[in-house]
Amino acid sequence: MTSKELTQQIFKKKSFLCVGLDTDLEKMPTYLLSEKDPVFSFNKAIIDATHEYCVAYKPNIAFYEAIGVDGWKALKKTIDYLHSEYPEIYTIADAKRGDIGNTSRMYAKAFFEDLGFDSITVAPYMGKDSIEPFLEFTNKHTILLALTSNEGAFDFQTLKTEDDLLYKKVIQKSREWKNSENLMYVVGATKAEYLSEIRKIIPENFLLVPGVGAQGGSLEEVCKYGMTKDVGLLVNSSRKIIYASDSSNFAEIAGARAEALQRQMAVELENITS
Ligand SMILES: O=c1ccn([C@@H]2O[C@H](COP(=O)(O)O)[C@@H](O)[C@H]2O)c(=O)[nH]1
Repeated sequence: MTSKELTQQIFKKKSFLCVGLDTDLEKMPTYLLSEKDPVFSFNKAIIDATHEYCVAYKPNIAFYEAIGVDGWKALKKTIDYLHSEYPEIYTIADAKRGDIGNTSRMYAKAFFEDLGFDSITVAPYMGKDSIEPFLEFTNKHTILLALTSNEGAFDFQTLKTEDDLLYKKVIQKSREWKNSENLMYVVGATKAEYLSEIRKIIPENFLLVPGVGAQGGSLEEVCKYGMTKDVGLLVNSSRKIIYASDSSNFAEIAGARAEALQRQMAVELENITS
C-alpha cells in the first residue's frame, strides 16, 4: 500500500489507529486455549470487532516467535485473513530487524514477499547497508526506530554528538539513503514533546507512534506536536485494547475501546480539515 492510499483510508475511516496484535496465551480468555489455534482465534475475534475503527494492525513478531512453529502458523493465518477479508487495512510487522545487507535482504523477503506485510520495523544501528535492502521493495515501507517509547531510549538515542542528538542524526542520515521516500519512523507517544523538533527534519514522513494506552502516552499531545496537514501519524495501542476484558465478550469490549480512540481521532482530524 502506498502512503497516499494509507492517507485516503485515514480520512475515509476518520481514524489513524493501529491495533497492536501482541497476542499472549497467558493473557487471552482461558476458554480459547482449548481451541485448535488459540492465537488465530483470538486475533480473528479482535480483528472482526475492531477493523471498522482502525486503519492498521501491528502484530509484534516476538509474541509469535515465542511459541515456535505454532506462532508462525498463527501469524501467517492472521495476515492471510487480513488480506482476504480486509484488504484495505495496512499491516506492520513489528520485527525490529536489521543485519548485514545480505541478511537484511532475507528478512525483507520473509516479511514483504512471503508473509506479504506492507511494512516492517527496523533498528538503525547497523547503518545504511543494513536498511537499503528493505527500501528496494516497491510500495512497502521500512519503519526506522528513531526515538522509542521506553525509558532506555535515553541511554543512547538522546546522547549528544558533536552537532546534534543521536536520534536526530539517525533521522537526518537516513534521508540520504537510496529510496528513502519509503521510510517511516517510530517515535514513542511518551516522547510527544520531541515531535516538533522531529517534524522540522521530516515534515512529511509517516510516524508510527506506539505508547498510547498501557504506556500512558497522550493522543492529544502526539497530535499537537506531530500531526501534519496529511495527518502523517499511525498511533498504536495494543494491550489497552486487546486485553480490555478476559470474559467471553472480550472482542466486543476491545471493539468499544478501539471505537473510543477512533472518536478522539475523528475530533483531531476535524482540526486539520476545518
Ligand atoms: O518505541 C517503541 C517501539 C515499539 N513498541 C511496541 O509497540 C507495542 C506497544 O504496546 P502497548 O501494549 O500499547 O504498550 C508493543 O508491541 C511494543 O513492543 C513500543 O511500545 N515502543
